[in-house]
Amino acid sequence: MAYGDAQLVSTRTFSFLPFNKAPVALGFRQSSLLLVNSRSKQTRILMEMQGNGVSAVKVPHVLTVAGSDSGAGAGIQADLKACAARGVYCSTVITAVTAQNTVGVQGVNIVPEDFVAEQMKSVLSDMHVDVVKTGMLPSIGIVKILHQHLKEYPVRALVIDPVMVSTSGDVLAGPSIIAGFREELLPIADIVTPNLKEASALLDGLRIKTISDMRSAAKLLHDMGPRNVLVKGGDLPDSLDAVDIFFDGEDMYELRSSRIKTRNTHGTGCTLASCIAAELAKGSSMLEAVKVAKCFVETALDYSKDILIGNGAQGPFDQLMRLKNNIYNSRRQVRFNPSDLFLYAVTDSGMNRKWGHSISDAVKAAVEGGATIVQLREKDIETKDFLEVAKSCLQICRSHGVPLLINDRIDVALACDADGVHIGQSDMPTHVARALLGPEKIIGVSCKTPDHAEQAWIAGADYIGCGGVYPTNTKANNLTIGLDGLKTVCLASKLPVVAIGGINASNAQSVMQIGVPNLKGVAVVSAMFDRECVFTETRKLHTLLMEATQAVR
Ligand SMILES: Cc1ncc(COP(=O)(O)OP(=O)(O)O)c(N)n1
Ligand SMILES: Cc1nc(C(=O)O)sc1CCOP(=O)(O)O
Ligand SMILES: [Mg+2]
Repeated sequence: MAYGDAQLVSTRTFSFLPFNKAPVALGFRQSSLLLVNSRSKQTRILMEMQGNGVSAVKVPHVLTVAGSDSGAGAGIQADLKACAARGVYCSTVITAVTAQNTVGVQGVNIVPEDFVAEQMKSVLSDMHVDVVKTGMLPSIGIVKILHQHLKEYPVRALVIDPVMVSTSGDVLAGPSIIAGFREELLPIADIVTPNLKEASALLDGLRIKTISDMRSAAKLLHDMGPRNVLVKGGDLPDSLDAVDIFFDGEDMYELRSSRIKTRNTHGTGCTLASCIAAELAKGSSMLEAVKVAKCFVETALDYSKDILIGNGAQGPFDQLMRLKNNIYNSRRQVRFNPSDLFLYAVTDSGMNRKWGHSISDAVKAAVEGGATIVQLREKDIETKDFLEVAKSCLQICRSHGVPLLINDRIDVALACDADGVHIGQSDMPTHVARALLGPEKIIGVSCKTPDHAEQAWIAGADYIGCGGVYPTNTKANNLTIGLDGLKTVCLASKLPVVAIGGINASNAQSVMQIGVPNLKGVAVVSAMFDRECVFTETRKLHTLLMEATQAVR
């Protein structure tokens, strides 16, 4: 049953059940019924809305009870970002405010216990929380307050990240907290996610140095009451992979992901636990939630491996996976400029192979020779390789202020944050591409008739490519429309036009001289890339086009 379905909401209350047996286990393990305990008011509101024909959408909700990290790499800030990235609402109870950066923790200010209690009551008495996730719990008093509130307001799952020491080695919760974890929280937890140091601290200093030690630790921790245990092996010496041990009381799983080489690992523990909580809130099983969370952290670390924030040893990473593409500090195409169509380079991997050019070297030569826009038209490349090539070409193009478009592959354009796409009549429909890419990306559409041009304009294209002006060997079975066909389409088009097909140094000037104002340039493949020196050929074409346009003026 889906979470968005308000009919799932039940008015049953479970407050009469002993806490450690009740809705946490029932709701999460045996039933997908949404438990609202004493908050029947919210249920009534949902039902009233439905009765009035208004659809009420229940949003998966995680409450994080943790400390604030001023550097925003870990703590509450990491939890908020992780939940946002996983599409889950996240409310917050702040237990401590830390002055913290990539160097370490400079100060900790613990929030008074009664005010922690007030925050908890505010959230839990009003909102339907699916999962509570804990991070920094700086005092035994706060642990007790949490326990009391969970008794009063049961939730479907409790995720305990037993934060004790920061990544920089600073103590965030004293040894007295260990008793709190053992006595109050582990017995009611659905999962506890210690790293090696935390597992060792919870187990009276047990030595954990190998995967076999991690397995033993997982069993011993399970004996303390949590339904599931995830011992994280990120700090395991001599391990090529990041190996975690997951134990559900019956089966033991060795979960592996590749170890990403990066300084930006601050906040991985908080993010992992929040992501587990978010997946549980959406209705996943525990093992599924753990696997998704592990994969999410690995991907986010990979995206963030080169970002530079702060001067300390351990930087934050990017849960929203946006910084890697340099979208904040690169000069990017804000709106399409038709004059960019002037000399349009379209790549062809066969030609680059023939001349021993890598795609990115060929693109660099074209851009340095004067190409004003580049389209990667790679028909015989694996998707994974296409993405890598696109990323490196994007860097080259961005550094020259030249837009980079991707031929046919909307997914690749989105994945590398290219400036746009070029699509044909049998590719993704233009209006769908526009919906997927949003208003700012450039969309070019191949058109051979006035009707195509009209449709492209209606569907939200930015320019049209019109051809084949001359016969071409580059595209099989391509219809040649000639200069007359080009002129007819240009006159009908409300969009700027770039001509394509068989255009080279000997005919480029004739194309530009047909005398229609919305013909903005020529697109070439072989005349640029089926040549030994891409730079020289591009420069030659650029000079010819400049001459032709000056002559027209
Ligand atoms: C600028 C430009 N114009 C036309 C095309 C051809 O696109 P399409 O018809 O989709 O054919 P393929 O290039 O995908 O084979 C183009 N790529 N660029
Ligand atoms: C990719 C493409 N599209 C065309 C169209 O008519 O839409 S012609 C073409 C190939 C253009 O290659 P060259 O510059 O080597 O002739
Ligand atoms: Mg196409």
